Amino acid sequence: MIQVQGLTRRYGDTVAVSGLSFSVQEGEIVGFLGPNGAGKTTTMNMITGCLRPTAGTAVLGGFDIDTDADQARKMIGYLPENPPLYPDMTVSEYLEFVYALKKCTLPKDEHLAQVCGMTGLTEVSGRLIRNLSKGYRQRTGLAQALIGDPKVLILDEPTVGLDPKQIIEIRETIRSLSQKHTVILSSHILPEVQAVCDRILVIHHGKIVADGTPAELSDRMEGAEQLEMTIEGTADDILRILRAVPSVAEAICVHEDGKKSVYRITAEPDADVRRDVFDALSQNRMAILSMQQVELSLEQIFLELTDSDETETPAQPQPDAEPKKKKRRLFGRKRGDDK
Ligand SMILES: Nc1ncnc2c1ncn2[C@@H]1O[C@H](COP(=O)(O)OP(=O)(O)OP(=O)(O)O)[C@@H](O)[C@H]1O
Repeated sequence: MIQVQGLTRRYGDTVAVSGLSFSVQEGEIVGFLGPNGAGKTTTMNMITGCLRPTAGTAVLGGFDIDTDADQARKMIGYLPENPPLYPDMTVSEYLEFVYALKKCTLPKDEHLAQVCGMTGLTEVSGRLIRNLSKGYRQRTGLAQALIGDPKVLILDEPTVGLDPKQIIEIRETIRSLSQKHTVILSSHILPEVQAVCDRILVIHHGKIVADGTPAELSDRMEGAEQLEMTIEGTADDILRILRAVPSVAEAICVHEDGKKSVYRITAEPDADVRRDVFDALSQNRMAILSMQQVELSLEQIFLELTDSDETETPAQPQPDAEPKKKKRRLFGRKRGDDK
């Protein structure tokens, strides 16, 4: 349904979006996840034809947004981050206005009633937009995007500024829309895309740094097993022993408590570190009081994927720096940050 190829946008020297390529299948709900300034809005503006790319193409339902703009635009309903609402109009006046603006040919009364029903606006359709709550204004923005029954919905931060109840309601509405529409939504909130989307594109510094279902993104990290262990003994001794184990990529003390402290141990990819750690500690007569595997949450994966400190500007090796055993860094901490 959507094919994006090499999409790039520069603002002077700033590269907001850099060579983005992806496709979206019909009926998919895809989430753009990225921190503020990642390039989500710029990408959406280019896909919807509101902004011309510096390079690259976006094709919707076979129509290029640049060369077949009219046809491509008919495929799209766009909810910008700040929807263009007219506060002095009632909801139904505004929707009629958008209906006319879009030159919609669907049976008017029936179509607008259907859109109001889908977005939960029926009861407030006679109210002035200025008197609506933020949640209902957002629904009105969503309703204007739905007018004309577009195949593709592009929603920029659809839940921003809503209270928790309104967020749940809007999410449910978006999920129900996927039965008839292909949806791209942007968010900087991980649980949001997790709750709503079939697939997540993680965007950082204008590039896609990960693409997959929530489960696939978790699987990407399976090689990096983590253990949390409580071990008897002094932290300095324990850390020395742990860090000498070849299958240990990283060991830090997360909670020091006299004679027994808690350590977090990251294994080298695909290594089962448990036996090696057990052997090393027992050889040194250090008692393991507890050992459990730490499941990586998608939140941690997101932080790691978008933590560019090491990936984008690798530091020059320092002559007397401790050699790094592991490229990837979890929990945003380097060895030495803790004990
Ligand atoms: N009109 C503009 N002129 C100059 N730079 C811009 C312009 N619009 C966006 N940028 C820059 O491009 C980059 C991407 O911005 P964009 O708004 O697309 O990010 P975003 O992921 O949508 O962030 P947010 O969630 O904060 O809206 C940022 O560095 C931003 O400062």
